[in-house]
Amino acid sequence: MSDDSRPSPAPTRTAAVIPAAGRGVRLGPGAPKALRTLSGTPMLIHAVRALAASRAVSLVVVVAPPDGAAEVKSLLDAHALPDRTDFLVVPGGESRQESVKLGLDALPPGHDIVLVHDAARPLVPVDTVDAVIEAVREGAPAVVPALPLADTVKEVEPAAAPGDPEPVVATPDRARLRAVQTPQGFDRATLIRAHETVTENVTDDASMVEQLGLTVVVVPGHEEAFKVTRPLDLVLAEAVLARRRLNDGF
Ligand SMILES: Nc1ccn([C@@H]2O[C@H](COP(=O)(O)OP(=O)(O)OP(=O)(O)O)[C@@H](O)[C@H]2O)c(=O)n1
Ligand SMILES: C[C@](O)(CO)[C@H](O)COP(=O)(O)O
Repeated sequence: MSDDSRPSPAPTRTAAVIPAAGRGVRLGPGAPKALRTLSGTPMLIHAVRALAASRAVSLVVVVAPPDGAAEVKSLLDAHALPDRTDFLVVPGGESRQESVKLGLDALPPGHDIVLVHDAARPLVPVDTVDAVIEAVREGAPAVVPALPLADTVKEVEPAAAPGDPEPVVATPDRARLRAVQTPQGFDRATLIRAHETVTENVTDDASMVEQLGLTVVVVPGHEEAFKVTRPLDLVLAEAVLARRRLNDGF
């Protein structure tokens, strides 16, 4: 059989799960974090657009605040989003991990690659999204974008009571440390197995895959993929959007 007569492999289809069900306690009082606005547009819509900007992403599953699924559906309907992308909204859970699991449970068959992306990282550039997808396509079961650290990090003995001093235990070699972002990308079956297997609460999905004994691959992250966590992050996000408007000439 000549090469030309071989059936071409089925194209890999990518879905994104966007956990957006957090309250945003560290941001202070107000609406759930994902529904707060940046330059007049809800943070969640920025995040959805950032993922849907990748031509590889054909489905986005938004995990809404538990009592906010109807509001999130209305927001998606009210904002311009690419026609090539399908959208689903499901209510989230008590923890990020539970919310991601609820998003995974809602995924229809037919998507071999799954991205998990925080709504709280609304400004991730599409090149970062595509780099994660590409690394999964090349065979990595799990991929995380990450950056080197700007600060020296100390390991401490946590204070026994509030206000107690925290003695330093160690200074890890910074050259071996990375600050991990999202979207994190996975072979779908691996991510589902990780969520079925790991029961302890963890802060990212890749660490669940590490617990399966599989290798997680790092690709370069991006400064603009920072997480909006505290009030000053809102100032930075507005500044990034203003710079983009300037660069786009409007
Ligand atoms: N029960 C939860 C908690 C968090 N998240 C989502 O997980 C992402 C990362 O979480 P984080 O930034 O910690 O958000 P919050 O939990 O909202 O923040 P905080 O801890 O300050 O309350 C966010 O997009 C958030 O909406 C979620 O879907 N479900
Ligand atoms: C997934 C994550 O954004 C990677 O940096 C991070 O772990 C989320 O942590 P948080 O405690 O929910 O902010």
